[in-house]
Amino acid sequence: MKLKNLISELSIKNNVDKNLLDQTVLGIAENSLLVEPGFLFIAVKGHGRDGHHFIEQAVENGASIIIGELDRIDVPVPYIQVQDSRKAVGRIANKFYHNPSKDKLMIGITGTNGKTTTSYMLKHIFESNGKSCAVIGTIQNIVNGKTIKSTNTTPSSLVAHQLLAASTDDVVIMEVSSHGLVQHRIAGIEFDFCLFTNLHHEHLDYHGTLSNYFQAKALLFQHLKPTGQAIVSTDTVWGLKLADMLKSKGIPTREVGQTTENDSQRVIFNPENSTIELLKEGEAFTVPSSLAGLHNLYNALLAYATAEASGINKNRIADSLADFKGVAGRLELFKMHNGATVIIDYAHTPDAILHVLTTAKQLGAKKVVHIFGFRGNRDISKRKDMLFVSSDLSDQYILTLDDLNSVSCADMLSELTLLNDSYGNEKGLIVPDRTLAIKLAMEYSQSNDYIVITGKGHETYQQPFQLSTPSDQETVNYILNLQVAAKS
Ligand SMILES: CC(=O)N[C@H]1[C@@H](OP(=O)(O)OP(=O)(O)OC[C@H]2O[C@@H](n3ccc(=O)[nH]c3=O)[C@H](O)[C@@H]2O)O[C@H](CO)[C@@H](O)[C@@H]1O[C@H](C)C(=O)N[C@@H](C)C(=O)N[C@H](CCC(=O)O)C(=O)O
Ligand SMILES: Nc1ncnc2c1ncn2[C@@H]1O[C@H](COP(=O)(O)OP(=O)(O)OP(=O)(O)O)[C@@H](O)[C@H]1O
Repeated sequence: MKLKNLISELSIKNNVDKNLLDQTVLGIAENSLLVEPGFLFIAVKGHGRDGHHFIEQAVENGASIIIGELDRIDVPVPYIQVQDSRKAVGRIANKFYHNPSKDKLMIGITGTNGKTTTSYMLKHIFESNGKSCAVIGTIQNIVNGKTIKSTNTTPSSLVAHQLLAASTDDVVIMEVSSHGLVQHRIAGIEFDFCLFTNLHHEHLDYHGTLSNYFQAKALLFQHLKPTGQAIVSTDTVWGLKLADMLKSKGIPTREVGQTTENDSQRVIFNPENSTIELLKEGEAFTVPSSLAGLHNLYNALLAYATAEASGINKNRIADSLADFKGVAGRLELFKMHNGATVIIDYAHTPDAILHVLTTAKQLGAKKVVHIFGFRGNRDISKRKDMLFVSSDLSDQYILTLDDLNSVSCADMLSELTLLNDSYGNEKGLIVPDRTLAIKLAMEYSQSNDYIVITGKGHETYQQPFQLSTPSDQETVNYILNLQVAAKS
């Protein structure tokens, strides 16, 4: 594609030679290692590194044009200066890949908890109703039925455009994180439906305040297509605030939740039997959810409302939700031979922990043992609240290691001890090795006990533990097998 077509929407700060505008660009890259001859390289100032430091390497790899934010650079290829390279990546990618979100049914989901679960509920509903569906999100990206590893919940705008351009799916569902929004990772992408799940204490290490975090989430709704609609779960103050904000701007907004009367529809959640009752004009309609927990009824309602707004028949949506198989690492149940149950869940916020522990009780737990830890280098201000919720709702909790990231094991162990001494209770125990914590809880379990392991969900361990199993799932399966072998 000709350079002039790629940069037509950028505000350029330096003089660009007219002859350059007709130069053909063979590809675009934001990482110098991925540059090939004839590529345009965009230097982005990152959090860890500065892409401007890699310009020379990009040129060595064949970059024929450089875009960046610096006043001047000393390289033998043309240079274009812009105000914000990250924004430029999205705009250029959108041109290069011919606005790939334009002709697809695009659904973007934001919120603290529930994005992944709601995505997979929707994927299942669409696929059960004859539509092919891509998902771009935390666990993996699925495009044209093929799985591609994902490194972020929301990929960079270049990768997002590449995935969208490759997709021949009817529907694309994207989980949109607050980091992704602030870092313009969806620049150039527009959605038919933008969904909001909820907002709770999370990521304050990055956003500073809940209010900034909310403003970041709200950015998603600037990406609606002109015919698009917002669908907002309004049972939380932040959901209500968002809906009011959107409506005041004239954005078509559908509110869903128990406290909202929308379309003169009343919603009643029944977590005891995992159903949602919709009462409209004197008629009742039941939406079943195959997943336990009040939080999953919220997710199911959002998925239901979105699928309905996209034109799928309500009975067919209900049938699809009834046979949804769930999501790896989210309320994943393992039955033990002694009648106890293990739950593996991705909860890593106080609110998510509250939901999963409450669900264990609803499922009939006689005793709840909660195993969890804290991620190194992530929001430390939520740790105290996570511990409060756990010590309040569990009969016993075991603090253990989660990903250390770059924090040392010794520092994390002192943090666990300090938190436990300050905010825990006598029901708490510290077992640093995660696999041994799980083994201990499983060995001491009795019939109808629930062992709830939170934090890692579907993910593999970052550091080695004593049992050489790579994830909570495999640790639990390994111990189950050991117990069977010991019996026979
Ligand atoms: C702090 C943060 O958000 N960092 C994200 C950010 O990285 P960055 O721009 O700071 O990149 P960098 O590594 O410093 O490099 C700067 C530039 O140099 C370039 N470079 C780098 C090396 C090289 O050899 N050559 C080169 O050109 C890079 O391509 C980049 O353009 O942009 C990258 C591309 O989009 C992200 O992959 C990266 O996510 C990191 C890995 C991360 O862990 N982010 C977390 C906090 C995050 O974003 N989480 C949310 C989910 C949150 C939730 O659970 O709700 C997510 O969406 O994943
Ligand atoms: N609607 C909800 N409200 C509160 N908690 C929820 C809700 N849905 C899921 N959870 C909890 O949050 C955890 C993560 O769920 P899910 O992966 O669906 O959310 P997410 O928004 O994609 O999370 P992340 O951004 O961390 O990937 C679940 O394991 C569960 O404990």
